[in-house]
Amino acid sequence: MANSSTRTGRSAREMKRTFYNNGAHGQLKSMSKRRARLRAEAIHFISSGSDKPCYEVKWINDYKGCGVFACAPIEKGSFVLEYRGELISQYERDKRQGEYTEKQNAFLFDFEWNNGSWCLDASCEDGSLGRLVNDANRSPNCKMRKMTVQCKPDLCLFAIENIQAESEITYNYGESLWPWRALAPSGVIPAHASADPKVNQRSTSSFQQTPSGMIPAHTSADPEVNQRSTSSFQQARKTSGTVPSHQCPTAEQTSTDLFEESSDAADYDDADYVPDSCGNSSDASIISTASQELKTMKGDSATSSEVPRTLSSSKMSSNRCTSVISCSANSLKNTSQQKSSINVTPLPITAKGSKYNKKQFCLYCKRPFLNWQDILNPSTVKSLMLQWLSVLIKDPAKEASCYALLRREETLAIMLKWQAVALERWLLVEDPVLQNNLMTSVTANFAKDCMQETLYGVM
Ligand SMILES: C[S@@+](CC[C@H](N)C(=O)[O-])C[C@H]1O[C@@H](n2cnc3c(N)ncnc32)[C@H](O)[C@@H]1O
Repeated sequence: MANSSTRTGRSAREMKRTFYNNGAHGQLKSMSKRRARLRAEAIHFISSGSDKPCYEVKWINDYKGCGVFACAPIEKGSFVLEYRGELISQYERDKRQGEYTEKQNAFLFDFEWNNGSWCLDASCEDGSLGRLVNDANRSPNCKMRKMTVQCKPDLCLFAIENIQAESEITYNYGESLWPWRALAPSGVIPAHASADPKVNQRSTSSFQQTPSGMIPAHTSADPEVNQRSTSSFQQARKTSGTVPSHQCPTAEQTSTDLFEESSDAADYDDADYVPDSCGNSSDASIISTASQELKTMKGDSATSSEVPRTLSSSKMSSNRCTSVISCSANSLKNTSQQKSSINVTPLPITAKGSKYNKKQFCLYCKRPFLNWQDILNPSTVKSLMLQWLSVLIKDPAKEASCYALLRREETLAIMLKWQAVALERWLLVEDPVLQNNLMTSVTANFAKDCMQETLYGVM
C-alpha cells in the first residue's frame, strides 16, 4: 500500500479519501454533490429564463401536433426543461379560463404549493419548450417536479431514464382520461416526427389543432379508472394511492426533498413530482375554453361523471384550433355539484357489427349520420344541430335559448363549433368494447378532416 502510494505519488490522506469515497458514506456524498449540481443547473436555466440548447421542436403529425425532441443523449436524473409560465392564483386562473377567447391558447397547469393551489399559465407562446412537451402515460422519459427557487415555485422536467438523442421528451400528464389516450392502443396515429424538414419546423403561431379533443374519452372497462373519472379526477395511483391535497409538499418540503441526502437525484421520490404527486389538485391542466363553451351550452351543468369527458374537448378558433389538456379538479368542483340537463345514456352493447357500421348511426337520435361532406354545409349542419340538440338538451328553457343562439349565429365557424360539441357528446357514448374499432377511427378522421377543412382550407 505504502509503495503503491509512493509510486503514484498519492498521499495517505488522499488514499483515505478514496477509501472513504468508495464506501456508502462516500456514495451518499457524491450523490448529494450530483444533486446539487443538477439543482444548480436547473436554477441556472430557471433564472436565465432560457432552455437548454439541446432540444428542438418538431412537427409530429396532425394528431399530436408538435413535440420536443432531444438533440443529444440525456442522462437519467438530469434537469431537462422548465415548464415556464406566469404564476397565478387559482382565483386568477378561474378568471382567465373564462376570459380566454377562442383565439387564444389556454395552457394552465394547476398544482399545489405551500398549502395553496396555484397555476402556471403558459398560454402565451413565448418560445419556451417546456410547454410543448407531450403526454405519455405508458413510458414517459421525464417527470415534472416542483422546485422552489427564490421563494417561488417552478415546475421542471427531469429525466427519469437515460434518453437517447432524437427521442421525444414526454411526461405523464396525470391519470385523467385524456382523449388522445383512447386512441393509443389501436395505434391509429403513430407519433413519429415527420421526415419532411419543412413539416418539422414549428409554426410560430398558436398550437396546432389536434383532433384529439374530439376523440372520446371512453368509459374504461377498468372500474378503477371509471371510479376516478366519476370522482372529479381524484388521482388514485395504484402505487401511492390518492394523496389528499393537504399532504402535498410545501415549498420547504419540496426544496428540501430535492436535496434529501438519502435519495439519489436520478430517483427522486414520487412525492416530489407533479401532476401525480398532489392528487386531484395537481393534475396537469391546460384548460379548454371549449369546456367553457360547453358549460355555457349546457347551462354550466355537467354532472361529475360527465365532466372529465366533456372537458377534454377542443377549442376552435376562426383561424386555428388549439388543442387542450382538460380540466383540473378545481374547475370540476365548480361544476360537479350541479345537476345536468344533458342526459347521456349509452346504448346497450350490441353484437359486433350489428349496430355500428360505416353508416355511422347517431347514438342520440338513432338516425344514420349524414354524408361527411354535408356536414360542412351550414344549413345541413344547422338542421343536424337542431336534431342533436333536441335530443341532448332536455331542459326546455335551455333548449329554447340554444335554438335562439343557433338561429342568431349563422356562420359556418359557429356551426362547426356547435357541431364539435355535439359530436363530442355523440362520441362519448360509444361503448368501450368498440372503442378501437373502425367507427372510432372513421369518426376521428372525420373530426380531423372537418376541422382541418374549416381551419386551413385543406381536405
Ligand atoms: C402542452 S401541448 C403539447 C404540444 C402540442 N403537441 C402542440 O403541438 O402544441 C398539449 C396538447 O398536445 C396534444 N398531445 C399531448 N400529448 C399527446 C399525445 N400523447 N397524443 C396526442 N396528442 C397529444 C394534445 O392535443 C394536448 O392538448
